[in-house]
Amino acid sequence: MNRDQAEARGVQAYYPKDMAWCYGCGRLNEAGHHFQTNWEGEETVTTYTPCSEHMAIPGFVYGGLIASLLDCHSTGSASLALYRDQGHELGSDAPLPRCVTASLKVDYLKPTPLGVKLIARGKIRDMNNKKVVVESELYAEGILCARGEVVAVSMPENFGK
Ligand SMILES: CCCCCCCCCCCCCC(=O)SCCNC(=O)CCNC(=O)[C@H](O)C(C)(C)COP(=O)(O)OP(=O)(O)OC[C@H]1O[C@@H](n2cnc3c(N)ncnc32)[C@H](O)[C@@H]1OP(=O)(O)O
Repeated sequence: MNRDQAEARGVQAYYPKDMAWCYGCGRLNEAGHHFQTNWEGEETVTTYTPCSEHMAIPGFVYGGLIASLLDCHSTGSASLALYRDQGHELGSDAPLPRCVTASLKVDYLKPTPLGVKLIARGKIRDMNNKKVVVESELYAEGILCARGEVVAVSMPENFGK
């Protein structure tokens, strides 16, 4: 895959197979959302168009779906940020940093309409070599509907043990 293809596909296309099963962003999880996150300048962006089954109230998106989008958008953003900090961009051979969610906070500012493209835009607020704080805004038709703050942490070698 070349650099242009990498930019079209997002960081999740590069997660190794054993890390590609996340319900939100794992490309190998057939039932999942397949979120894809990439740089747009100094911001990170993930887009997704919810369908009718992602409903909370007729016409509006379920908050849990919004939280999922901001969650995977943020862990993907953290991986991209650590990778760039190490001097790499998608398309290079160096292994990607693996990040999991330590903390996820969402503020729901306005009802989010169903059936339109949602755009999550993230900024890296704080970072060291094993922790990244990502602040994001979620827009629908140009309206700011939610804000998220995620602390993403490098996945420990002994994760889950
Ligand atoms: C190759 C690429 C592939 C990547 C794929 C990845 C998976 C893909 C799937 C996508 C996944 C999608 C997403 C998912 O669904 S990920 C699934 C949901 N998340 C989890 O299951 C994580 C469970 N938790 C843990 O394993 C541990 O608690 C972790 C690893 C998170 C931290 O463990 P530990 O506590 O031992 O870490 P540390 O002591 O070294 O601290 C490090 C830094 O972190 C700061 N801190 C810690 N906790 C919190 C907190 N709650 N709030 C704020 N900050 C916190 C801490 O102060 C320190 O900061 P600093 O002192 O450095 O400033």
